[in-house]
Amino acid sequence: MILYGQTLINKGKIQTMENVIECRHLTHYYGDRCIYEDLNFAIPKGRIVGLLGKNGTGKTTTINILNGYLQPKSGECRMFGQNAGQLSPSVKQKVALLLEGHVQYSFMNIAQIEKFYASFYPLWDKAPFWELMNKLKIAPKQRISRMSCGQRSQVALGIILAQNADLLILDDFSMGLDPGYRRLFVDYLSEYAHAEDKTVFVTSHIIQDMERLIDDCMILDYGKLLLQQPVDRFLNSFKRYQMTSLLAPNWKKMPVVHPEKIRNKMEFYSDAGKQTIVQNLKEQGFETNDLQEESLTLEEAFIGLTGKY
Ligand SMILES: Nc1ncnc2c1ncn2[C@@H]1O[C@H](COP(=O)(O)OP(=O)(O)OP(=O)(O)O)[C@@H](O)[C@H]1O
Repeated sequence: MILYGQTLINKGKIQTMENVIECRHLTHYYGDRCIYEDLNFAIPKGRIVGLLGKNGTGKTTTINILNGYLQPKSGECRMFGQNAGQLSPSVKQKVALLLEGHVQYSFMNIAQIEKFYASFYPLWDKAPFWELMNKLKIAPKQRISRMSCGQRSQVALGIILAQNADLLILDDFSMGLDPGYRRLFVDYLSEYAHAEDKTVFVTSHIIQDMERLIDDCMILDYGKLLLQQPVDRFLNSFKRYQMTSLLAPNWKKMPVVHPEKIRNKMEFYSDAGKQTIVQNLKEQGFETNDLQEESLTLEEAFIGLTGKY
């Protein structure tokens, strides 16, 4: 089910994609504990890609490997064609990183922090920072140390955008933000990234935000990557099925996941299509005329694919 982002059909035209990130045969262990083995994925230029996974599946680990903070046990990660652990200063400038982000130097106010960070980034563009800050309705002279947790996160996101990097890596960007600001930021980031041809690699457990923001989803399970696909393709094929006839086929012979009896119904998930499922049941000697197919939100599809617990 994994799809590498080499080609994309956009308004009828096939585009060849240039990959900003490429990870091949990535394997990581902490001590003798395997986090994943042989992970392969690519992030094409100009796409907003969301990494989804339950707690502890290795999302932050992957981001730490990409940023050279962690050395994988084996395999290779390349960013802009260079080994992630040994990026040249010119490639480092192309990457903006938010790590469970809060702003340091919280004794400064917003205006001071903007000037301070500007001095480190040659491509600094203060416009997105101030556009976001103006929505906060906080005086430019207010100290960061006197802001709430969510307000500090907003400042951190403004600093990330102002770096004007080609690749933005945002680990858990929704930290402490209220629903209104999350919506504002998601819409702003989506608009900004597509207009400026930025590539975004993002994690968050708030999948409603991800559904609104991302073009492609990567779903990480314990030990392996389950899929990488455009979200619309995933949601067009991966469906929930229910039937009131409590049939007991050999589920292992069927292209379904997580079959479960819920009260007087059978429920399962599949990307095979209704006809194929009916055919599969028939081949096992079961007829059903009450099979219902249901379209899913990204959150429902994520839970359907990875299981509830
Ligand atoms: N430095 C470390 N040493 C040992 N184990 C670690 C270390 N860092 C993370 N782990 C373990 O590796 C696993 C993956 O952690 P990681 O932080 O990458 O997960 P995650 O997918 O980002 O989780 P979450 O969604 O909860 O933030 C977890 O079980 C965690 O306990």
